[in-house]
Formats: sequence, C-alpha cells, structure tokens
Amino acid sequence: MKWISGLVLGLIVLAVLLAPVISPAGPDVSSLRHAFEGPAPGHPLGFDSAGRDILARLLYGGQNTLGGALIALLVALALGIPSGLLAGYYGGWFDAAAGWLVNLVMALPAMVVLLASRAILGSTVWVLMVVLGFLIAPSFHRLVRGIVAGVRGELYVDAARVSGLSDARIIWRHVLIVVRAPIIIQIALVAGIAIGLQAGLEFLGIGSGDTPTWGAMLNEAFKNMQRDPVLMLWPGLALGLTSGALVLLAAGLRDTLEDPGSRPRTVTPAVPTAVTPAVTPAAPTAGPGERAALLSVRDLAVAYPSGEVVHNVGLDVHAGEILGLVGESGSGKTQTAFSILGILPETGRVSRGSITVDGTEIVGLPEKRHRELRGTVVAYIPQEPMSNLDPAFTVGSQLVEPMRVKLRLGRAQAVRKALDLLSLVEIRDPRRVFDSYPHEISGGMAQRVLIAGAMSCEPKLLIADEPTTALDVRVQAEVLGLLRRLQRDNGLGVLLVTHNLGVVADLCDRVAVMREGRIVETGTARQVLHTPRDPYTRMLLDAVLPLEVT
Ligand SMILES: Nc1ncnc2c1ncn2[C@@H]1O[C@H](COP(=O)(O)OP(=O)(O)OP(=O)(O)O)[C@@H](O)[C@H]1O
Repeated sequence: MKWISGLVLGLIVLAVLLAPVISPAGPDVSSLRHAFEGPAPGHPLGFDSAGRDILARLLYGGQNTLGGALIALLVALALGIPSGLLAGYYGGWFDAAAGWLVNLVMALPAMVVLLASRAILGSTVWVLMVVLGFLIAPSFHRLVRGIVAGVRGELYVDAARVSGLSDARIIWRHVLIVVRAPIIIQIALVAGIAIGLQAGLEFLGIGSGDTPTWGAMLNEAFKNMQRDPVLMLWPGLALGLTSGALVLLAAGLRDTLEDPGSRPRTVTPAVPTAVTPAVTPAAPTAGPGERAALLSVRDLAVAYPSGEVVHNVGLDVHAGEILGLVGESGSGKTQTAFSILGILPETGRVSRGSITVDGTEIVGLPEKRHRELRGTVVAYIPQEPMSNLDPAFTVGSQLVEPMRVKLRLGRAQAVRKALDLLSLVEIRDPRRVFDSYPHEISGGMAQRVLIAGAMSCEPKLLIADEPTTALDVRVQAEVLGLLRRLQRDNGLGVLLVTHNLGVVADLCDRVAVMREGRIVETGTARQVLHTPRDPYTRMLLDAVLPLEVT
C-alpha cells in the first residue's frame, strides 16, 4: 500500500512541478467567453467561472498548496526536532521551559490563531504557513522529547559516553537513529494536516484570494455549485488524493519502520549466578609502594541531595595489578567507580577528596578534558553486556566508531583493528561477529565485544563493574581468564568492582572491602581472604563458605 500511495504522491508532485511545461499559459489567463465550458482541445478539464483553464489552476494551485504545506513542515521540523532533542537529552530547566511553551501553543486553537495572524500579518499564504509551522512544531517536539528521554537512560548511551564520545556525536549516532522513523511517520501525517488546514482557510476565503490554491478553487466552486457542480470535483479530488495518500503512506511507513521484526531486538541478559568456581589463584603481589599509582583515590566523598553515600574512600591501583573492590549491594562500589569515570548521575557530585588517574587530577576537571581521558587512559567494562550495545548497529560499527574519533583512524584501518581486537578477545569468527547485530550474539560474546571495545584505544586503566554477573558460570570463568590475560599482556591496572569473593580469589592481586560507603579493609587478596581483620570481611567470607580460597 505504501508503494501505491508513494507513487500517487510522486505523480501529483511531479505534475505540480511540471505545471509550466504542461500548462505554459499559466493559471490566470481568463476568457469570459469560455466560463463554465466543458473540456476542449488543450483544456482537458474545461474552464472555471472566470473562463480560466481548470487544469492550469489545479497544477499551479498545487504548487502553492503543497509549497505552503512544505514551508509549515520545515518550520515545524526546524523548531520541534532540535528543541525536543535538547529537552529529552539534557532535561533540566530547558525541558521545563520548553514543556511549558509547548503546552501553551497546543492549547491554542489553530484556526483562531491563523485568523488572527491574517488580520495582523496580512493574507499572504506563505506567511500564514510559517505561523502554521509554529503551531504544529509542538507535535514534533513532544514526539522527539519523549523518545530521546527514553533512549537517554539506555545503558548503551551511557556506554558511549564512557567510551569518551561527545554528546553531539552520541545524539547524532545513537539518539537520532531512534527518532528517525517516528519523525518520518509524523511528517507524513502532519503534511496531510497542514494541507487540510491551509485548504480550510482558503475555502473560508481567508487565504490570499489572488493566488491559486486548491482551497481557493474549492471556495470558488462552492459559490457556483448550483450552476456547475463538477467544478468541486477537481480540487476536491486533488486534496482527497493527496491527503489520503499521505495518511496511507504514514501507515505503511509505520508498519515497515516500527515492525519489531525489522529492527534488531534488545535482549535482556541472564540473571546473575552463584559464586564463580576457582580458576587459577592469583599470585599475591606485594604492595608496589615504590611506584606512583596509576589510580590514586584519597578521602573521596560522593554526595546526593539526600546525603553522602561514599565517605573518605582511599585506594590505589598500580600498573599491572588488579584491585578488587568488594562489598555487599549498596556499599558504594559503583559510586566510587563512577566518580573515577566522571559519570555520576546529574544529582550526584564528588563533594570532597582527590582522584588522580595517570597523574591527572580528575576532581573538578572540565568535562571536555575528562572525556579525552575516557577510552584512552581509563576504559570501562560494564555489568550488562547486552544493554550496553546499541541494538540498531552492528557490533563492528560500534567498535569502529570510537576508534575513528579517539584515535583518528581511517575506516579501513579501524575495521582492521576491530577485527584484530575481536581475535584478541578470543572470538573465533571475528568477521561474523563484526557483521552481527547485538541480538545475534550470546551474552558471553557481547561481554567479549565490550572488553574489545574497552581495549580499543589502548587504555592504561580498566574499570570493570561486575563484568561477569550477567553471564553463566562457564562463561564467567572464560571471561575472567580473558581479562587476566589481557591485563598481564598489556600491563594494565584494573579496578574490578564485584560482590563476588570467588572472582576476587581468582583474579585479584589486592582487595579493598567496602561497607556503607567506607573502605573497611585493604590488603593482598591472600591476606584478606585468609586472615581477614575486619569483622565485616569475616562476615562476607562466612556468607560464601565453604569457598575454596587458595
Ligand atoms: N542517583 C542516586 N541518588 C541517591 N542515592 C544514590 C543514587 N545512586 C546510588 N545511590 C546510593 O548510593 C549508595 C551506594 O550505591 P552503589 O550503586 O555505589 O552501590 P554498589 O555497592 O555498587 O551496589 P551494587 O552492587 O548493588 O551495584 C546506595 O546507598 C544508593 O542508595
């Protein structure tokens, strides 16, 4: 159906554009002798009440009617889409102000505003169409704002932010693609409404009387309905066909663009599983006190309006070591990790303390500088692999994009590097995975992809937040083994956030134990797991016993 409606619309637009070729004499040549006459050679639709060629008026009138609708649409798009994007993505005062204005405009009756505008601004059809554009802009604003606000909370958008991409690039790549389809559908619908409103104005005799439009033709035909009812047919048919084709096109587009089968699905990752079996015990390393720490956190406090949630946290991660940050749910591990990455939620802030990454002080660093560090100096491996991949793009394109931006690689070079990275994370068929959408790969594979992504800009420090909780036990062990290998081969410092003491035993050189926002114990993995000093650590260990900690 959408093909037929698209074809009908295409033919109408083509005929209207070719008006000077089809009817070179123009729409205003009048010969009263021929008034109300039927079809004649060169005048296939006959003459109107002033003896003007109906076909010519229909074609030139179409230029004004469709051109007017186009102007209204362009104004509405230019106002509605950027404001909706900004309001949905950033929220805050702009969202509140825009929402207030949108409600106000939507409460105005369009016809009355157009009548008032005509009285003030004159009867030029184009000016009225600009006003109409203002009146329909809120429909685009609301549509875009709603969708963007939803996408904004998606983990893959956070992941893009953490990988160091700028807001503009994230909006361009991850957000606009989601609003694209609804905007196209809305355009088709709103174009129909704009044409209808404009024709209504002209029909009521409110538009510019001299300019031929389909509405003005209807008005004139209506006045002469008794004498020649056929005059109503042509503009009525043109309006009906155009509006009908637009509505059917919108419906067809909706079926195609919003069909769940035509878009990749997001898959919810598996639920966390039990304690990881021991793989290879990590050899405890002595606290490398002689080297400057890659990551150094001192006296860190994180506060929300409701209160402080992290208090006086201090920890170090040196190059080549894995520090496990353990503690029960809600103990402040993620807040600490997010502070280091500079991605605390809007209402949260580092209220005290210092964080240095590779010698750079993070606290108070402008967002632009922080963004430069993310990806290249410090990279992040998130908890839920699937939600951190954008379902609308292939795995390959999601790996290539940050490398092109951050490392300024050419496309071919970035593709080669992405394939190498997929091999590095032990994916057996890199080309297939590169070309796959996230829903076509397993959770374990997705986590490997995210690890490849984290490694892509050759960071010095990795922050992994429960990187295996969403995976089943066998895959957990594989992914942990992979992390260990990558860390050793590249001399990375790793801050591993986990509540899983099995993971700590497998992987970590040193451990910091958190409770209620504070570090209660720090030491080598062996010492903390075998001879815990703090009663809370003992309690955590007791909770997972019998555990083979070696
Ligand atoms: N947006 C927020 N606003 C207010 N408080 C928050 C917010 N996010 C987290 N918190 C609070 O911060 C504290 C620490 O949370 P955090 O997410 O760091 O815990 P966690 O140790 O990582 O837990 P989990 O293992 O469940 O992720 C919790 O008490 C939580 O309620």
